[in-house]
Amino acid sequence: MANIKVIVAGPRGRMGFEAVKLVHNTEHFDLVAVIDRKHDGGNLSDVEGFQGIDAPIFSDIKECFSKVEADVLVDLTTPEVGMYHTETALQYGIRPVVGTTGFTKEDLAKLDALTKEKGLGCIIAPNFAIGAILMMKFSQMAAKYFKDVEIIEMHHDQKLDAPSGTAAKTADLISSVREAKVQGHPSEKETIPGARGADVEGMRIHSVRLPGLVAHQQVLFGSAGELLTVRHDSFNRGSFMSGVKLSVETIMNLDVLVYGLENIIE
Ligand SMILES: NC(=O)C1=CN([C@@H]2O[C@H](COP(=O)(O)OP(=O)(O)OC[C@H]3O[C@@H](n4cnc5c(N)ncnc54)[C@H](O)[C@@H]3O)[C@@H](O)[C@H]2O)C=CC1
Ligand SMILES: O=C(O)C1=N[C@H](C(=O)O)C[C@H](O)C1
Repeated sequence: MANIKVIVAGPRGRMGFEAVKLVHNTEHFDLVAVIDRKHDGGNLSDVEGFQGIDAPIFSDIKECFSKVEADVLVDLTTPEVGMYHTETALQYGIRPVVGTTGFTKEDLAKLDALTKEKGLGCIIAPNFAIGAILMMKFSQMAAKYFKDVEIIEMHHDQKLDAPSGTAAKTADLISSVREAKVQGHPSEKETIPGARGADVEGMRIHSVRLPGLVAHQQVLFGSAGELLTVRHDSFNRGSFMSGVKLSVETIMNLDVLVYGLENIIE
């Protein structure tokens, strides 16, 4: 079988850097281009940290897709550009694997329609780490029995979006098995706005941002006389790479939108 031709958007970012190395080091993947805001027209091998990794650099995604033959776009950029890149890839017949977070429900609905129209797969993965996917699934299982839930997500202080994509996805999975419930005291009042966190159907999400952290989440389930805590920690960005690899391989056989890797892991 032919190698899978991959474009990475956001190569100089924390995640993009790891993804470029993964694609470069995987025998059946070819890194055919990168999309970067800087170094337009240059080659990645001339950029500090990427010596020996040959790939043309484009700043304009449409120019890149017009000039370079590719199967998959791996997007690891920002909430502002992630949606534009994803839609553009589908328009050009390229399958998007999207790690970028911050997509709204409206964005997902739009992408669902576009993948159907184009007959192309698209993976939106709020978290590529296998442990995080299990943490979300275990939380969904627990929510059948515990209706009172608080999600605490903790990330490095350079993160742009809050709550994290993982926390939003966790709330989404829990909502699918739990009826909306107002938690806490019915008369509770915040004396400092935001003290009780974001409200998703009565569930609370708290976002912690601190230097030194990578990506961590705990989901707390309380009931009379007991507390269940489901927790996951990513200590480095290598933890996400097996999920990126699986996504690039799997998307070649998909023709629908997949939101969350729990839908493709066996
Ligand atoms: N799904 C997952 O498992 C994970 C997802 N993420 C998400 O991935 C995204 C990136 O995270 P980090 O690498 O930590 O951020 P980062 O800030 O280190 O990297 C983002 C990169 O995108 C680049 N960029 C911005 N606009 C661009 C454009 N128009 N064209 C090309 N490149 C552009 C920036 O120059 C930067 O290098 C975030 O949305 C984050 O939430 C992060 C870790 C794991
Ligand atoms: O920005 C990050 O770092 C991460 N973002 C993703 C999210 O928003 O959930 C995945 C992981 O938590 C790391």
